[in-house]
Amino acid sequence: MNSTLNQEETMPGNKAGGDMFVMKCGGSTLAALPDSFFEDLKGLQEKGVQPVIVHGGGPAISGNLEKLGIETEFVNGLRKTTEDVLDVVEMVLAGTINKQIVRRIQSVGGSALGLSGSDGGLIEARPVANSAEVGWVGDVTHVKSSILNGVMEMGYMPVVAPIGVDASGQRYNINADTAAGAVASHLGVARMIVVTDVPGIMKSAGGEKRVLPTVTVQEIEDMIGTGEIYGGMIPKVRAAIACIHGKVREVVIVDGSEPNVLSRVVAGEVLGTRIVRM
Ligand SMILES: Nc1ncnc2c1ncn2[C@@H]1O[C@H](COP(=O)(O)OP(=O)(O)O)[C@@H](O)[C@H]1O
Ligand SMILES: CC(=O)N[C@@H](CCC(=O)OP(=O)(O)O)C(=O)O
Repeated sequence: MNSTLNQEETMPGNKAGGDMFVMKCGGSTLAALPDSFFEDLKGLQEKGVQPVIVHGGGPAISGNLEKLGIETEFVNGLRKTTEDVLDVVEMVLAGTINKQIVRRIQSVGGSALGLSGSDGGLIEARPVANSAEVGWVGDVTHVKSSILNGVMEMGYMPVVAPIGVDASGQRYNINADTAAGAVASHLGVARMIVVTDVPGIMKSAGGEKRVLPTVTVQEIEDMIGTGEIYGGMIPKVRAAIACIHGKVREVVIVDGSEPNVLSRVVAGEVLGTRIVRM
């Protein structure tokens, strides 16, 4: 039994659920996001709809590794993480990217506070099952939601870099979709919004690629099997499947370049692809 989780879930300050959502923002789209995206985030924060941001930064990590002459390789969507790679992952995610996002929110008048998952032991992790193959890659074992609630109570939007830590102080590289799903589950939000560079999960039909408005877990498994869902979409749908239990009702995958995409999803507009429980 995890006594920390139980304590946090019953804490009076824990706003679990309702007016909060987790937004995962991928490295594929971060640099291209317009100021209006951050204005939209700020508008939601002002209305009391609290966004909790978990970000990626895969392309920036790869770019920095290349500059440093460190080889990088992915195994089933996870970066093989040696000690040298881990140094760069932490530097880029918890440093460059995290601070860029915080500055962009602040530049439109919003209030944001950046955190790495290792700060305060926010994201507790353990080695993934195939760590012999992928190195220092982690799975999330716990998220200290009280830290995020505390940050929001102080009036800041939390911006979280997906680095995990274990009891011995070992750092782990965590896929950002996986980290976001775990944050959504532990906070008990109803919705996670995954912002990426495609308008949703696409499927070919009659020679045309269409966005699927809704998919079930079974349809996702079928599409992974046929290869219609591949690459970076796999960790997204896997994270979605893992978190749509308990309080999380839906995961919505949307394109970050769509105007006011977050407030439109929050308002209930049908946009992108919704992954729902069946
Ligand atoms: N069925 C699918 N529908 C849409 N995109 C897909 C699908 N299968 C795989 N993808 C790929 O997933 C990519 C998004 O994942 P990724 O590049 O890792 O983004 P992010 O950086 O936002 O995490 C898309 O650009 C697309 O190439
Ligand atoms: C273990 C693992 O693969 N970690 C990712 C973390 C960043 C990430 O997930 O970024 P995106 O959301 O932009 O893909 C990596 O090293 O690239």
